[in-house]
Amino acid sequence: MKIKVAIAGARGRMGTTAIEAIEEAIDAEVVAALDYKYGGLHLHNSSVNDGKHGIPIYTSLADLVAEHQPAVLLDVTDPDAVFKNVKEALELGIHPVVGTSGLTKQELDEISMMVESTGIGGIIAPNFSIGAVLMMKFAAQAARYLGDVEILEMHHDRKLDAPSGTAVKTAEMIKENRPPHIQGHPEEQIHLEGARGGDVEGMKIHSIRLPGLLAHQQVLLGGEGELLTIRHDSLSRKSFMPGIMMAIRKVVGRNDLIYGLEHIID
Ligand SMILES: NC(=O)C1=CN([C@@H]2O[C@H](COP(=O)(O)OP(=O)(O)OC[C@H]3O[C@@H](n4cnc5c(N)ncnc54)[C@H](OP(=O)(O)O)[C@@H]3O)[C@@H](O)[C@H]2O)C=CC1
Ligand SMILES: O=C(O)C1=N[C@H](C(=O)O)C[C@H](O)C1
Repeated sequence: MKIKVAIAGARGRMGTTAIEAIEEAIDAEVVAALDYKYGGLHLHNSSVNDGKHGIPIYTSLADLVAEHQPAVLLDVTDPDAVFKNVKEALELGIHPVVGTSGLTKQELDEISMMVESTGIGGIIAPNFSIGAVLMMKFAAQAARYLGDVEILEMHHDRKLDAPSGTAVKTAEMIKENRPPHIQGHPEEQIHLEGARGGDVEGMKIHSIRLPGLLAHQQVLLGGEGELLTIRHDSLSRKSFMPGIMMAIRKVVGRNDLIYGLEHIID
């Protein structure tokens, strides 16, 4: 039996690529799209039609679930939409797989509590690319030895949130391996607001947004007389698809919350 997947954000860049990847898989299928508009219409080749071609669109997850019984809701929407979708999915007994970035710490905590109380497992992956997950793991490992770190994340200029979910997760992983401390000159003077980027326990995060970029990150780790740079580039949204398929396949057997693909990579 194929795993039935509903997608929120199906009209978007990630949603479009994910539909192709899921439809190519022999063990999964897209049964419906959750949207905030176009209810009752259909989505085919990333355009909406009223002729019943493609995937049916729903504006209510309860109605979608009643008609199609998906096992998984893949959310690739935006920071304002994701939390409500995940909460509703858990209430309805659907496993959420979340790629959307921008969830706050408080929202993550609430989702974690809901997973515990419902026993419906979920996966939140700040980055689905295997290479990006390795970059984060290697950076966290290296920070044990080179504890002064700056993260430079670079994305396309259609991205809504900053810093990226990947940069936030990288900083969280690095935090586990180094004590908080001031970096740079202790009497540093900032003459232009934001010049030193965001601060996580002394670690700096810098966000670049430009047309021409897709998703890239460099972690720079400095030591006396040396610099280690760990860099990852996603050059196509296809880079996220193996991770999405892995999450869809693994989430159906889980009753806990996984935050980060590094916990399920074999
Ligand atoms: N974890 C990972 O590996 C990756 C995560 N991402 C994240 O995925 C998210 C989507 O990225 P991307 O595809 O580039 O963005 P897009 O803007 O291309 O797609 C988002 C889509 O979601 C739609 N949408 C907004 N609100 C809702 C809602 N309430 N219900 C259903 N659909 C909604 C938008 O509609 P409309 O156009 O009408 O606003 C849009 O079509 C971002 O948060 C991004 O950071 C991206 C790449 C990889
Ligand atoms: O918006 C994007 O494109 C991406 N968002 C995710 C993030 O915020 O880290 C993952 C990847 O970097 C692409």
